[in-house]
Amino acid sequence: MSERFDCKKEPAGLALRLTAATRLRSVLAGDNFVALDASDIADSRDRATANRLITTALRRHGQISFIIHALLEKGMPGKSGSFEAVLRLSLAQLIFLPDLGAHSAVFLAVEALKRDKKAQHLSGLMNAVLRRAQANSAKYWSLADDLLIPDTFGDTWVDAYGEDAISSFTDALIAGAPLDLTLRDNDPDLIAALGAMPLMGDSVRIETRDRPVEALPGYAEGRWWVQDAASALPARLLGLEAGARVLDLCAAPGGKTAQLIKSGYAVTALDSDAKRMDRLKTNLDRLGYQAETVTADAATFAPDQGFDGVLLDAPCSATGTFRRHPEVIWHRMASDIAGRVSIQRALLINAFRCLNRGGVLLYCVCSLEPEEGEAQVDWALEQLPDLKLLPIRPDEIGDLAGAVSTKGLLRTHPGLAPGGQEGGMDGFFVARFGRH
Ligand SMILES: C[S@@+](CC[C@H](N)C(=O)[O-])C[C@H]1O[C@@H](n2cnc3c(N)ncnc32)[C@H](O)[C@@H]1O
Repeated sequence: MSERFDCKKEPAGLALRLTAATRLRSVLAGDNFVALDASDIADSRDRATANRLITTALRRHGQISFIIHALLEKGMPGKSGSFEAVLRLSLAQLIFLPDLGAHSAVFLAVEALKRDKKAQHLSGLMNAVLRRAQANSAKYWSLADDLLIPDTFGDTWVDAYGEDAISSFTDALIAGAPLDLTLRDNDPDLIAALGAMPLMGDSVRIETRDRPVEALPGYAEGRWWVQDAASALPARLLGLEAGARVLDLCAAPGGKTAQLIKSGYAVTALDSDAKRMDRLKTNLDRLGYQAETVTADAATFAPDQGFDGVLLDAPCSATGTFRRHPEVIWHRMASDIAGRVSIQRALLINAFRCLNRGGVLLYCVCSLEPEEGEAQVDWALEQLPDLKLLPIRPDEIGDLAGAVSTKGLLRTHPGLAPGGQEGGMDGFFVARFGRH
């Protein structure tokens, strides 16, 4: 990358780095990562570079923290504006993205700090730290993969999924997620036009793409929606007759609602977040699908008439989505998980109340934590004697070897290969109950 310096022009690549640093800073402060779009950086190549820097910094967060700890003897300076975000982006580039050029990583980091009043006094430190990192880049490149997963999760995941799974989890974390779609109609010509591979059921996978999602064939005509292959499993397991009344609790942005409508059910979609409900409505409109929509708290919603089926996609720690949201595993504390466990219990109780006798309840979470999955099933069966487990059969979910437990609970994780395809899938837990 070449830099030019004159009084009118900023150095090439600086603007994208400043934008990337702002976005990374907000994620470090606790926000979810949302990729930069054309309104943030108009030039598509610059935008791709900025997103690559941020996602690499987030995927490699644990290793980069280790490097920072080794290089900053006095720790991260306090009240230092964009210093940490710029440092993390620059280390991501220097160590893990050598094709972007080591010189520009150091030069642009220093230039970025000079433009931040709260951090400009640290530009000398930035220069010195990055030069030392550069000198040790081979050592840092080969840091152990187990640094990529925080201790909070490492041990529970080894217990729950085994040692081998952890190495597939770190591979999946670094590789990121391909784009999975659920098709409205299974048209081979559309699958070919998308350059997609069939996975399971009506899910297909696009490994690489050269354009935004909205520009892919069939988007404008509403012929598919974006949905991870794991996320598409629960709604297929309801097994009711077409026309059955189904309540989709915690429905927005509507991936599972769309599947339920496609199955021919009369669907009521409920979510407490009005903005997310607007997105659900827009998504259903694009697909040409209709549902009754309700904005309400799923813990207290009291329908006039019960439902034959209830799908509860409960709010959770979302640790199963780390391929797309690597930040979740660094943001979540043990107390967050405990908080979500109690919300899930309140929602399970009300989901049960909304269910007719003889009806089917699906409970699912995109979490890898047994407290939010298997342990919730034990709790529900104890608290709600009229509930019984309706075991999920392995043949209901195709060839996902080992994903269904002997009790009939479904547990996916990023080390599984849906349809034999590489790229993993989200971590999801699904239990199916019937009401006496
Ligand atoms: C995992 S997302 C749901 C994804 C959705 N089912 C899909 O397939 O597209 C969880 C949703 O739960 C909603 N939510 C959280 N707490 C809720 C509550 N108490 N009542 C209703 N919705 C809630 C959030 O607004 C969010 O949209």
